[in-house]
Amino acid sequence: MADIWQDAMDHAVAIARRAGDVVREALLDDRMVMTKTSSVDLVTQTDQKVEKLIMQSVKDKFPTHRLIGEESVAAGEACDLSDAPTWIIDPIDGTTNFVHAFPFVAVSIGFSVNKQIEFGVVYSCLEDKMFTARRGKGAFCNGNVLQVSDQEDIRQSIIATEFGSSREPEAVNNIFSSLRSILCIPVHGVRTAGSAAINMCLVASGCVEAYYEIGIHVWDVAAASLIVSEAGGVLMDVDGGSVDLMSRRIVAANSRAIAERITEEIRSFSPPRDDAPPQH
Ligand SMILES: O=P([O-])([O-])O[C@@H]1[C@H](O)[C@H](O)[C@@H](O)[C@H](O)[C@H]1O
Ligand SMILES: [Mg+2]
Ligand SMILES: [Mg+2]
Repeated sequence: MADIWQDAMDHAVAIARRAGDVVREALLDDRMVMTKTSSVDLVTQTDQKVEKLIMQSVKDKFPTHRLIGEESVAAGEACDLSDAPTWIIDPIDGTTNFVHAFPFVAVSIGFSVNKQIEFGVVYSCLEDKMFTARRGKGAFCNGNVLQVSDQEDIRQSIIATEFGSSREPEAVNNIFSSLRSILCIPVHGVRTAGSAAINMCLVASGCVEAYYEIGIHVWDVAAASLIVSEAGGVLMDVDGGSVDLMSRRIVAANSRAIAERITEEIRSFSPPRDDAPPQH
């Protein structure tokens, strides 16, 4: 039977590639930096330009589909995930990397129907790696099948995480407390790529055993969550329950054993949900 979302997925791959061209060109000149929620939460005109490009192309081709985009939400749009077909877009995941030309910068496009991710596309545009997954049909990088690592011993593992965009002492203490506990299990190493989506693609590729973060948004992880699970990995909440893509908390790992071991060490907290009503 024909796949009813194949056309949409082909479009996502094509538009992610076009968006990647814009990002690569902009790296040569346009990197005027603005800030959002804090002095280290960065945005550029390229984030906004790429989001508009992707959104307009989806509206033209799939006028009934809904859209959630990082920069539209920052501009005041609602972040409601309904059962309708919905494109979940992070135009540049790794804006800080983009600003510094640190080479992990991704365009992330997830597509959800009935609140289930049907396909995910993460284009790591400076590495020219196109990560894709279709629900039930596996995960790929540039057409090659992805498979998570088979390491089940966290002491033989590399764990990825991020430091977030708050420099408030309490938030930093929480992050370092979890990081210290995990590092001292001990693990082989801890890495931060500077892009949630790329960290998760590294899990899917078998290069790191797990990634965790509190503070991510649905657009950071929607596409990559399917890439991880289709590569044989697991997703979990930081308290060990089922993952909720709106909760801003995630553990993505190669195995349940390593995901659970990480949840034992994390000092968890709950940032305001992505779908929380706006504060007045
Ligand atoms: O702002 P952005 O560059 O799209 O996305 C951010 C990056 O993925 C970063 O690595 C992660 O630590 C943040 O939580 C994300 O919000
Ligand atoms: Mg992002
Ligand atoms: Mg972004």
